[in-house]
Amino acid sequence: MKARQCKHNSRNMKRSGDSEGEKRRKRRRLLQELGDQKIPFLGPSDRGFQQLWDSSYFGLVLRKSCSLPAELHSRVQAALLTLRKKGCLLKDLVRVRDRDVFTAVSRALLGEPGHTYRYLDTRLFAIPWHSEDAEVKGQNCCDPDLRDACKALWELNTFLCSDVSQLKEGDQFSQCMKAEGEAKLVEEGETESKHSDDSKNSEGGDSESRQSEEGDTESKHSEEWDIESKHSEEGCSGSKQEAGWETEEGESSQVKPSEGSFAGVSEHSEGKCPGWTTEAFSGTKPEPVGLEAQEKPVAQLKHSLSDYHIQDREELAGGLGCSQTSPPQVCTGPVKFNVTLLNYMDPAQMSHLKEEPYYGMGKMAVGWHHDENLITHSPVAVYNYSCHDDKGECSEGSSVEKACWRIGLKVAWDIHTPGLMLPLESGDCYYMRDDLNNTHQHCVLAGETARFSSTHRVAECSKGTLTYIQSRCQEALSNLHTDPETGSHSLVTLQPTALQHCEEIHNEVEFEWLRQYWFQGQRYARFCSWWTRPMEQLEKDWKLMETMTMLFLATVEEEGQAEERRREMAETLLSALTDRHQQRQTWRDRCHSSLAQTLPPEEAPVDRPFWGVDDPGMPLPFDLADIISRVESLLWRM
Ligand SMILES: O=C(O)CCC(=O)C(=O)O
Ligand SMILES: [Fe+2]
Repeated sequence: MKARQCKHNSRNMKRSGDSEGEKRRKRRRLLQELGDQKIPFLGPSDRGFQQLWDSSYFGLVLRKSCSLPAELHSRVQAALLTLRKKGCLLKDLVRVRDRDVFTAVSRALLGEPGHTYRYLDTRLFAIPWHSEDAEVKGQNCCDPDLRDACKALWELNTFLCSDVSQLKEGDQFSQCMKAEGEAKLVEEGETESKHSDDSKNSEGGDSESRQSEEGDTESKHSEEWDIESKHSEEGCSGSKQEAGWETEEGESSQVKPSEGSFAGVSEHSEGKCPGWTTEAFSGTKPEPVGLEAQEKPVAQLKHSLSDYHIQDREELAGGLGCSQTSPPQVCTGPVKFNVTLLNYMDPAQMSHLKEEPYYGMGKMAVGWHHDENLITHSPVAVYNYSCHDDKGECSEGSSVEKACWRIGLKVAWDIHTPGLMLPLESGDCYYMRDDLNNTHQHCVLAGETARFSSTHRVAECSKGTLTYIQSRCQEALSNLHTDPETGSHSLVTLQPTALQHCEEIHNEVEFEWLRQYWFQGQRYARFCSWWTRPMEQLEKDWKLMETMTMLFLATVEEEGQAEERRREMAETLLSALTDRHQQRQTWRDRCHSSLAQTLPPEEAPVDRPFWGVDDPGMPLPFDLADIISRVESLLWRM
């Protein structure tokens, strides 16, 4: 068996979601309501900004850079520069509605050893962060510079976990710590005093009840706005649905790295979406509160129909092929971020960035989206590092505002509440707490300098850790008996449900792990060898599962079994093989797409496992078309 680099053109295999007609109707309705206006949005210099934040964006918290220890800043920033220098940050070749696109930002995933994070049909494998624990155990998977960099991000993670866990209800702005760690308010006046609440130790109880009261409103409200398809098929914890409406699909991404043209990409939320909204500002401008009360003209409207991509919701109760029955994981108690997705972009290197189409917020580095694949109600913490070029910090006032990086937020399914635009200075952090990620979408608006962000998340990992997939493999392989004398194989039970279970695991390890991993080329092994051995072992297990399928096929083709049972087995086998055949084709297409060809050899997708027709080491052919026809005709004859 050998790995093979791809050559063919792509073909669309993925099933489509809601009917196109339905999408069109929804889109028309949205556009009618919107008319030809841009929706207003408020930044810090606009009157009503604070009131809007309080009432419609209260899960958002800004932590000013001064509230993190200076030493942590310098370690984290050096770490990010190291990762860039080493070339660890790469654009992902993700898949959106049957299209391959490069993300506009370059990314890397760091996190708990063996964790993965899945977004846009792409599973990222975490470079383990090197906690003190791991150091004691003497992990030796990457070079010392990389190890130090990973450790710095782990330290940041530790800081953010405890910081986000101890926020109190209503906290929106940071508290600056003096060197001794004593707290001092940075933002004074109304904001803080209004929210000050002496019970420092809120665990979110109040906030939760407040959210769920309002939640009903949004879930009803959102019925008519249900748009968008899901991209992630990961996870089985409860229902998954998209909440929000988007422009041409969320995240800005490049079709060709060289040309910098964009296609849309969106991330999709995971977990329940009770949602909430406030009609406080429906159709009216908020009243001035606090800060400066400058009126800002509502941006002029200029959007075309094609800017809108209305999406349809899909609920995945139980997930795909999910055998787990555990209830949805909900984030309660102290927060433990298990991964951070690093983002990097230098706008000077980008020939084209898409304009934010609904509000006129400016150029987007990451389009409107919900973060997907997170534990329900878990917060997201983002560290912002914009590399300075002596232009100074962001200050209020519109021309400078465009020079700095900003976050845009909007209420999902809502064209009445103004958007919120939050400028970030280097070292600032922001948190999206409680249900904000589900009820709202966010985007990243590019400033002028190169910028990193480290986005700390509680990834929903029930099907996303190495330990998980290893134990699944063991489950499947427990149905394979090896004769200790001859080494020959046989199946322990021929129960159709047991066989089906094995075939599902076979597909899972092949498509969710092996092909996902190799599709990203040498990306992992180049910097860190942590995943190398485990992937080899998973491939060995998978190969034994090929033997199991071969034995299954032989049993089905054997004469002299009870007809009914044989039919049942044949049907089970046929469905597993058809799925496998299609998915292999999809992965071949992804590997061989014209975009994939633009990548340098060390990043180029590898179509692995792949083997030739007469590979003696492999029990079954790569191409399953013949076997599928054999089983089909067997069924016809029954
Ligand atoms: O860079 C940021 O501030 C956020 C990026 C983001 O939204 C994401 O990675 O999901
Ligand atoms: Fe995000």
